[in-house]
Amino acid sequence: MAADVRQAFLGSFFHTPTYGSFEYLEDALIEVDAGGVIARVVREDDPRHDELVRAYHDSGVLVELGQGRYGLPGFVDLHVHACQWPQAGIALDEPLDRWLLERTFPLESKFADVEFARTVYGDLVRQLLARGTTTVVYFGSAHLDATVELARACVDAGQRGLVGKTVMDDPTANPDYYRDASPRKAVEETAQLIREVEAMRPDAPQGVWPVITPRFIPSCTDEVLRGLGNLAAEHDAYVQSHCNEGQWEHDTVLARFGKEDPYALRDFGLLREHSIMAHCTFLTPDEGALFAQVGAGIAHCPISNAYFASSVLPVKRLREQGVRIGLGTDISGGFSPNMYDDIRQAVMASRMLETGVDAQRPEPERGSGDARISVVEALYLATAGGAEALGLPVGTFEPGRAFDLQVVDTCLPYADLTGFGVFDAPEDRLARILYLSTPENIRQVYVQGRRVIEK
Ligand SMILES: Nc1nc2[nH]cnc2c(=O)[nH]1
Repeated sequence: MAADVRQAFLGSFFHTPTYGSFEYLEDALIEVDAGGVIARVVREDDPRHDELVRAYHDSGVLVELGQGRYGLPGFVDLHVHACQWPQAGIALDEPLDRWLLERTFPLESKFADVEFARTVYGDLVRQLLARGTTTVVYFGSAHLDATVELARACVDAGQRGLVGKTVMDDPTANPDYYRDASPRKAVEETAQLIREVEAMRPDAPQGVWPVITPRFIPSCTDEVLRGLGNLAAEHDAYVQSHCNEGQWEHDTVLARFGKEDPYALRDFGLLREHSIMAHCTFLTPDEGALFAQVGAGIAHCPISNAYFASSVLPVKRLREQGVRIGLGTDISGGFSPNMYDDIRQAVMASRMLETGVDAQRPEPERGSGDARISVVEALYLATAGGAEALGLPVGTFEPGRAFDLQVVDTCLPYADLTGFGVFDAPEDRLARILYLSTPENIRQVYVQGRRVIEK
């Protein structure tokens, strides 16, 4: 029994240490140190296993998952607009530019009220945790104070949060009632956010980070984009934005700069290692190579993309190019806070991209061919892939990674996932969890070794 182990978890675990395959750790023991980091994974066939289980049991630090329960890594959601949570599931039948102007900006402007922000953000953070999401990259509203509240909500609830104040300063593109007063003010407030969030670190063993957050090029002036790029270099900070989401954004940026979104973002210093760019469905092979070269990540938002991008991210091609990709719910361009829904949609969208969908066209001309991803690959994106994009040691049950766990109960009377034991190989159990589980099945959630949800 190692001296620095504070908890040991006994149970059966699924995770994806490499893209394309899963590992099933049956009746394994995961030792977690005082910092909430995995110290060792002891497999059932390890000669020390039984003796260690007894020792941890006798010293009162053994946590048993129980029969019919499986541990999966906590999800990493790379793209959430926290201030759009009250709008989830609403108004998805409008084009992006109208949706922003008529629906979203009026809603986001309400976060000038810090009390309202506290209420909404506290609820969202809890709801995401309860669905197994332990790390989140958040867009706040354009208000500094409300965004500080968002970071605090993550710290208080024990969620690993990466939090940005949305910057949108262009008076020709944004309404007067909801925009940054000037480029200078926007950069100053972002610098202030960096200071305030970094000051929260001692209270957040799970981690909390500021994120430099230009909304997207069409809502920002050149001056603010340059200022934010400089700030990113100065602080070596995370950056997030939307990139190449759809035809409208693509054409707008091209008309303004004579170059596509990724090159414009790069030239402003915003496309960097661990920058998280949402959507990217229009990325060409050359632009994919640029992402791989700089180490930028993509937040793949397959539900939202069905509404606003009107296109499907070619995950298979981009992964083969070496691009880091994770999943994002994109609340509220995506209606669901549940990453399982995005895992499912990522698989289905890739199949439709491969085969095409218009049966009136001749079969060979319908789809792009060779684009499908498996549900296990989608699980990788939702966990290890997001971790890779952020450069954080989370997303799998391997020594040195933070212990972020969701416990899925497959034996509930109204949410049974056992399939009557007919198809019972580990891959079948995992597939049923990925395709069929509901939030009810998730009974406990741990972040950095600390239990944050118990239902
Ligand atoms: N999906 C989505 N795309 C955007 N592009 C700029 N802002 C937004 C947003 O809030 N949601």
